[in-house]
Amino acid sequence: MIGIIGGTGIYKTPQDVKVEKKIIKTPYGDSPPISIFKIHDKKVAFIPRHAEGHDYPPHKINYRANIWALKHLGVNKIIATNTAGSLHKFIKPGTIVTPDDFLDFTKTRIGTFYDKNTVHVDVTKPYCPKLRNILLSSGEVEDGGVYVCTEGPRFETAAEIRMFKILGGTIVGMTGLPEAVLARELEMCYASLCLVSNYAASISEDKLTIKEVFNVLEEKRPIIVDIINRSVEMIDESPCECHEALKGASVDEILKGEMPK
Ligand SMILES: CSC[C@H]1O[C@H](OP(=O)(O)O)[C@H](O)[C@@H]1O
Ligand code: HPA
Repeated sequence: MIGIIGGTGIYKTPQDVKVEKKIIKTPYGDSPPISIFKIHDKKVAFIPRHAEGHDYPPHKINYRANIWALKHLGVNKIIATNTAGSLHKFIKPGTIVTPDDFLDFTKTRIGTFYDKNTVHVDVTKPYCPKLRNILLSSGEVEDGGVYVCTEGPRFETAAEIRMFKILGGTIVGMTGLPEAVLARELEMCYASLCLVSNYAASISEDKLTIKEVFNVLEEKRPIIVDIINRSVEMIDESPCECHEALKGASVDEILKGEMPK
């Protein structure tokens, strides 16, 4: 099954499909309602990360429940949508990017499923290269970039943006982490379709408002939906390195010969 995590402005399933809604009980609390439907004869599970009314701010999203629920439903490949601010004048609002790396500046979020055993997953390439290639094949998506994740919910200061640029950041958002890492910890492919919705603080000459984010999203939604639709058509069930992410990651594997539960 294919998972889609909808970010800002991507709250609803296509109108012409039959949808079954499920709430999954997880060890981290109930998941939000997940819509399950079929397109291109493939089963898709859709969660709007902030819920339909954008009720959950970035620091209150139950990332573990969302990812665990998708895994429980049989999802093995996830396309996530994000909006983000651009750290560079040459990356204009309206650009769609699939990042290939991240810098994690979140502070209060639980970033792992493994509290009872010690598991260190490899995230040298945190976003699935195969899934990224599928997104790129649309011809509408820029290849690569470093997604900086802040805690939010406030936007960034000018000094923070200067620092992120020095560190090699490309775009900045508040929701990409720990989502990407949790997917890797449950051996699912994960790639992000990031819409640049604004210039980041101080790169923009104006005060940042969420109105501009929603305006750009509104304008680009049809393209984003089309890229997702075409990508779902292309995704196959072939195995991927992401599906073996726990091999060589667990201390128990070395000491007791056990894979993580
Ligand atoms: C509404 S602007 C800030 C908001 O947008 C981004 O969310 P998402 O990645 O889910 O589109 C950002 O991370 C903030 O949560
Ligand atoms: O400029 C931004 N900063 C952080 N998160 C964001 N999400 C959209 N734009 C931004």
